[in-house]
Amino acid sequence: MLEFADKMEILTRDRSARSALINRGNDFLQKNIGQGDYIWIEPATGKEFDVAIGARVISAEGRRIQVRDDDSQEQWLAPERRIKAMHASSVQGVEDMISLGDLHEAGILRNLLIRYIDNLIYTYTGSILVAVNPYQILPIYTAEQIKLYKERKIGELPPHIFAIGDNAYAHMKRYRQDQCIVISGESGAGKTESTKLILQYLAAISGKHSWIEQQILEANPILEAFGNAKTVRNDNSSRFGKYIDIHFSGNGVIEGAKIEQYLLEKSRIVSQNPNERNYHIFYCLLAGLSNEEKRKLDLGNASDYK
Ligand SMILES: Nc1ncnc2c1ncn2[C@@H]1O[C@H](COP(=O)(O)OP(=O)(O)OP(=O)(O)O)[C@@H](O)[C@H]1O
Repeated sequence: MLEFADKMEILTRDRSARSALINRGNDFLQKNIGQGDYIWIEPATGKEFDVAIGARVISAEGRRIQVRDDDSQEQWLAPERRIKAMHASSVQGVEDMISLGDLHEAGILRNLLIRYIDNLIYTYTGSILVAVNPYQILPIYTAEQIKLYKERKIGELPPHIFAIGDNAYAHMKRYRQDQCIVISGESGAGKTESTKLILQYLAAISGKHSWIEQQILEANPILEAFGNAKTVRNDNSSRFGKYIDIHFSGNGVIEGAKIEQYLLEKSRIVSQNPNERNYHIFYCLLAGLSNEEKRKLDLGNASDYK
């Protein structure tokens, strides 16, 4: 019945007919819903960024339904409140969101949320990895994990950043073609950490170990000292774009790397927004100089500066 109403919703151009169909679907669902069922509650207001929220039915008496929603709020739903049945795949969550039955924004957000609650921060959408910042050290980046993901296809094991690194490495070796991993997200999302994890993975699996891999990894703290700063969104925010080129020999051993930087936020050197800081290097400098050296350079303590 509901499925039928959903399809008709797409087919019909007549607004009143469409609304009547949706109401009939809503009535049907309200009458047939039972305790323990999962539903979507459509937003009450039509604001731009509102999305449906998932909820579990606690009790249902006729058209009166009591639910606990994904924000742990308990409420009785007004009979006119729009609800939809939740697809079984959205109830437990899936590792690859391509297989979600409810493939809409609310479905994607709920899937990420219920996995995140279980500390499962990685989820696929096909060959794309979605990472949710855990803001805690999870025991998922050990040497054992690196070994586990080596030479395994995407989807064989739970979603992981190492699987993305391995996939690129395997494709490069098999097809002898350059590979590119694009890491994007808002400030504080975890791009820098993800980049470091991929570098760490590639350094570990690319065979013979030499000082080059170590050098690539150790270049990061220096780059971050000069190009990262504390912002209100991230204590270690990269204030420049980075393109890292890693060069491999014919048999897949790391031979070198080139790091290009773009658009450093130079204005930060002379002015910072409230509760933000200058580049880390200035504080490192002050911490490292002796009192005598600071006096000669007419410098004070870190706390004297913004
Ligand atoms: N996988 C992770 N495990 C643990 N902590 C993480 C992880 N990813 C990110 N973090 C935490 O979140 C903080 C911010 O992440 P990161 O600096 O990588 O964000 P970003 O997307 O590069 O931000 P910006 O665009 O501001 O540079 C890190 O300093 C770290 O504390």
